[in-house]
Amino acid sequence: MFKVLVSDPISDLGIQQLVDAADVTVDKKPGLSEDELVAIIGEYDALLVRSQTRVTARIMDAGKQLKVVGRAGVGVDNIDLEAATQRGIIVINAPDGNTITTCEHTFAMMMALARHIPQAYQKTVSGEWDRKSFLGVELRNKILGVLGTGRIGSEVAKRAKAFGMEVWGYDPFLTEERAEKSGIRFSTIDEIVRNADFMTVHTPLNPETRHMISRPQFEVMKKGMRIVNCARGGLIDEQALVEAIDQGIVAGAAFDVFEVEPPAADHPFLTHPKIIVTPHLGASTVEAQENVAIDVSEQVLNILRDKPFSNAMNMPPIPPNVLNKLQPYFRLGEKLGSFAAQLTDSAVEEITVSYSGELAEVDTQPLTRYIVRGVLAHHLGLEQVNVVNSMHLAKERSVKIVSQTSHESKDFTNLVTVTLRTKKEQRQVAGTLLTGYGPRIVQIDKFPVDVTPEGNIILISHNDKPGIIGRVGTLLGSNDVNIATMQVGRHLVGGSAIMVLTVDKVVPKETLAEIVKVADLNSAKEIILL
Ligand SMILES: NC(=O)C1=CN([C@@H]2O[C@H](COP(=O)(O)OP(=O)(O)OC[C@H]3O[C@@H](n4cnc5c(N)ncnc54)[C@H](O)[C@@H]3O)[C@@H](O)[C@H]2O)C=CC1
Ligand SMILES: O=C(O)C(=O)COP(=O)(O)O
Repeated sequence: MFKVLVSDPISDLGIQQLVDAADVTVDKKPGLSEDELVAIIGEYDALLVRSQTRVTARIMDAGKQLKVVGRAGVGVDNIDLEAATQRGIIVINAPDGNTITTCEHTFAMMMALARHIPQAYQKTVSGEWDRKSFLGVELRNKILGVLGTGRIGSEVAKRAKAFGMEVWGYDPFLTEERAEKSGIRFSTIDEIVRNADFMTVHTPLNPETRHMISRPQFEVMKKGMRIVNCARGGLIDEQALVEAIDQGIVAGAAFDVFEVEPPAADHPFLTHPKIIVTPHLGASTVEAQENVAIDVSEQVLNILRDKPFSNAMNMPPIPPNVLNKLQPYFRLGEKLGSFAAQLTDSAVEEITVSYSGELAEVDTQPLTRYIVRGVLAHHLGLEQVNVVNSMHLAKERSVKIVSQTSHESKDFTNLVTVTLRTKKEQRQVAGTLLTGYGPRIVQIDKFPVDVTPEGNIILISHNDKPGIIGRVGTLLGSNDVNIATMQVGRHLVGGSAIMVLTVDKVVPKETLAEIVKVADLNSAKEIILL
C-alpha cells in the first residue's frame, strides 16, 4: 500500500483518483512546519505540495520511502531539486492546468492598475465619493512588454492584442518567426524597458532571472510605465521598484508575488499608494486547482506504480514525438540492462548502449536512463535506482556511459544492444520489439537467440556435442524444475554454444553447480527478470 501526504491545500476533487485508488492511502495535513514534516515523512511514498511547503534536503533525508514530490502547479522553486535528484526522488509539476487562470489574474491586475480599482474601492467603501483622484489610462494603443513568452506569457499576449495593445516580447526561446506568427514584436529586454507603457513578467525565478528588472533597468525606463508581476517574487527588485515609483519613473505596480512570502508586516508594498497587491492568488480558481491536482495525481500514481510518467522537473523533458517512439522500449531497455548486469561477475566500468534502426532518429537519452537503471538496480536494488538518479548514480560510481547510434539495422526495425565492460570481461545482450510478439532478446554475447525477457532464465555455456540438451533436461527434471522454453545458439557445429532455458521456478545455485559438473558444461547462470 502506498502512502501519500498532501501538505498544502489541494483540491479534493482533483486528488479523488488517488483517494479512490485501491493501492493508495492519502493523508491531508496542510500547514505543517519543517520539523513536523521531518517527523512524519518517513512513512510516505509521495508528497503533494503547492507553493507553501518548502521541500528541503532535510525533509527528503527523513523521507526514506519518498519516491516522488508532486507540485500541484508550475513553479518548483520551493523544492530542492538538486537534493531530490541525488536521492532519486522524482519531482513532477502540473504545468498546464493553471495557465489560463494565471493569465486572467495578470489581466485583472493590469486593469486594476490602469484604473486604480483597489484604491478607489477602499475610498468609496470608507464613505468618500472621490472621482478626481483616480484618473486612469486605457490599454488600447499602449505597448505591453512581456518578459517570458512561455505558456502564461503567450496567453497574456493574445488577450492584450484583443484589447488593442501592441505586444513586445522577450524570451530566450522566442524566435523571430514565432514572434511574427503570434503577432509579437521580437524585442530585447532593453527595448522593452525603454519603450513599453506596461510590462509583465512571466519567467521562472532562477539565478539568471533574479532581479532581471533592477536599478540599471529603472534608470533607462520609459517614464510612466506600469509593471505587473504575477510570476515570482524576486524577478523585479522590490526595493529598486519602490525607489523608481517614488522618483516618478514608474506610475504603478501590481504584484501577486513577493521575494519572501508572506511579506513582513512593514513591507513597503503593503502601504504604498501606487502599488496594488494580492496574496499569490494567480492560480487560485476552482478550475485551475482542479486541473493541477488531477494532473499531478495522475503522474504520482504512474510513478508509484512504476509506469511511464511525464512532467519530471529533475530530468530533461521528453518531447511527445520522442516519447511515442521510445516509450515502448522502456521496459525492454531496463530488462536488457538487468540481464547484462546479471551476466557479469565483477564491477561494471563501462556501459555502452547502441541503438540501430529508427530509434537512432530521436534523442535516445531517456531510454539510456532506463537501461542504466536496469544495470545498476541489479546491485543497488530497484528501490534505490530510478530514471531520475540512474545517470547520477553511475557517475558517482565512475561508471562510464557510452551511447552510439546507427540508422542501419540489418535484421530488425530497431535493435538495442547493451555492452558491459568490467576489468575482466565484456558481456553483451541485444533486444528488440517484434511486431505482434512483443519484447525479445535476440542476441547474447554474439549468439543469436529468441527469448522473451521475463521470469527465470538459465543461461548455459557449453561445447556443442550430442546429448547435452537431454542431460540438462533430465537433471533439471530430477530437481523438480519444469522447463517452459528452450533455445540453443551456436556459430559452428561442435564449437562453443549457449543454451537459454526459461524455467518455472528459481533454481538454487547448488543445483546449477551440480548440473554444470554432471552435464560437463562450461557454466550455468540463472538470470531473473522481474
Ligand atoms: N502567481 C501564481 O500563482 C502563478 C505563478 N506562476 C509562475 O509564472 C511563471 C511562468 O509560468 P509558465 O508560463 O507556466 O512557465 P513557462 O515555462 O511556460 O514559461 C516561462 C518562460 O520564461 C522564459 N524565460 C526563461 N528565462 C528567461 C529570461 N531570462 N528572460 C525572459 N524569459 C525567460 C522561458 O524560456 C519560458 O518560455 C513561473 O514562474 C511560474 O512559477 C505560474 C502559475 C501561477
Ligand atoms: O503554479 C505556480 O507556479 C504558482 O505559483 C501557484 O502557486 P500555488 O499553487 O497557488 O501556491
